[in-house]
Amino acid sequence: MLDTLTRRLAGILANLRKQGKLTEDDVNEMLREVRVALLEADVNFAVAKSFIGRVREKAVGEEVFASLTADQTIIKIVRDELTEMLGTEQTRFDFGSQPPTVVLMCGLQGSGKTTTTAKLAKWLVAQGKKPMLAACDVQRPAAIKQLQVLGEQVDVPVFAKTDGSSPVQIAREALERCKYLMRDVLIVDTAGRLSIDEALMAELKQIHDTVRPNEAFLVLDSTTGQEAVSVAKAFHDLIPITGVIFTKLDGDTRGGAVLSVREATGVPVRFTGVGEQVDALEPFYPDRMAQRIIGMGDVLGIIEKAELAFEGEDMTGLEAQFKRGDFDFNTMLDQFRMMRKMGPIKNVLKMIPGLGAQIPEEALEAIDDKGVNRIEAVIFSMTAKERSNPDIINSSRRKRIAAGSGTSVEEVNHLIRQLYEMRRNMKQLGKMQKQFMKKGRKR
Ligand SMILES: Nc1nc2c(ncn2[C@@H]2O[C@H](COP(=O)(O)OP(=O)(O)OP(=O)(O)O)[C@@H](O)[C@H]2O)c(=O)[nH]1
Repeated sequence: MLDTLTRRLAGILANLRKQGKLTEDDVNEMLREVRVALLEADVNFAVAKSFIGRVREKAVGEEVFASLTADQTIIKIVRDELTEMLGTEQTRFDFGSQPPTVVLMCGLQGSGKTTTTAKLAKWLVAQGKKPMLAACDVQRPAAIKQLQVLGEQVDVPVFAKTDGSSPVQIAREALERCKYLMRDVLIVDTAGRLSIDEALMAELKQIHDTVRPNEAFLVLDSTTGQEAVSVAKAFHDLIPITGVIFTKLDGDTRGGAVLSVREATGVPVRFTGVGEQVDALEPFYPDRMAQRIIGMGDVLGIIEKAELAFEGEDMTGLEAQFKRGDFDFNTMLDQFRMMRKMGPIKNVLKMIPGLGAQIPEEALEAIDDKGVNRIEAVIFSMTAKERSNPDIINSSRRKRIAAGSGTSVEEVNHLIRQLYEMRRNMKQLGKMQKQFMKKGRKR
């Protein structure tokens, strides 16, 4: 997800760190590179321009040039401005003052609207809600069946009618049924538009005015780039959209639309779809996304994934370990066990601070569960002492471990280096976060 941009920005900012004192020219050069990276990622031109302008202005205002911590201040400014561009704070779900909460789903055909409706229902169930779905897409008979199948998958009832009732009528009846059954959220799936078709748009407005939703979500396909931003403008002109859900962020996407939509339309991104399965939906946090894009990883995101995978288990130990950066091979084994539960390992690795942007893309692709089995074999061939204190693993021990695990000494060396590297990255991140917090408090 946004891998190319992350790699580029992390590289540019890492160069900045190496330079020591910075002149205004250094910063201008860096900003030029950032601008190119944003445009290459398909960020809207006006959005990129105003972003760069704001960063430059702040850098001048904070008199960073020639100061010893100029690099860190600039990175903080870039991070803060990216967060601002993405919407500053996570927008909370508006459940309204009394149930049922009504959520209207709209979008172009094929954007992933129906799948996302089911994903959202599953997410709401995890929040302790009792949702119900309304199938108002009568344009495409298969859409009703699709929603029913998905509803069954996530164990949520679906209200549907095939007697020629109009979508507005179905929506109205669904709301009544929802109240009667005391379900607390109604999610209304509407017909997908092929393009901004007037008749269908009028119908959408009518449904909107009938059910008066607390949340009106527009589902956008992130692979369509800036086109998605134009679609958002058109929908938002017609009905007040309260949030955008970008789908297919797991695919090969440059991500520019995700970065520009809030600033271009005022509508925040609320969720992202990261796969075809019904649980592949992630709430959107502007600050975490910004941190991730500049290569600082997403520790909170990892912890959240872990919490979901390990419902009820105490995760404070893991959080503290991440923060202190003091893990050994035992914790690495633990983490592999956890990562397996958290989804494809390469996705989790990408969220580790400093690591995601460093591992070449091909290498990440090659990291599959088989690769992890090999690493585990190496660790299993270590003694308990070696696992908890890798400093004692000298060359004869390395040979023994390689022979015992059926791997090579190079592989063992590589793994030991990786452990030290991860420790270093974690510590660095911990320090940077502390400094950022201190600076933030001073203001
Ligand atoms: N990879 C990936 N595929 C997705 C995601 N969300 C949806 N899809 C796929 O996109 C395709 C279209 O999804 P639908 O939910 O049928 O699209 P729709 O917008 O409801 O289409 P209409 O009902 O025609 O309006 C399906 O094959 C989905 O599996 C996602 O986040 N990632």
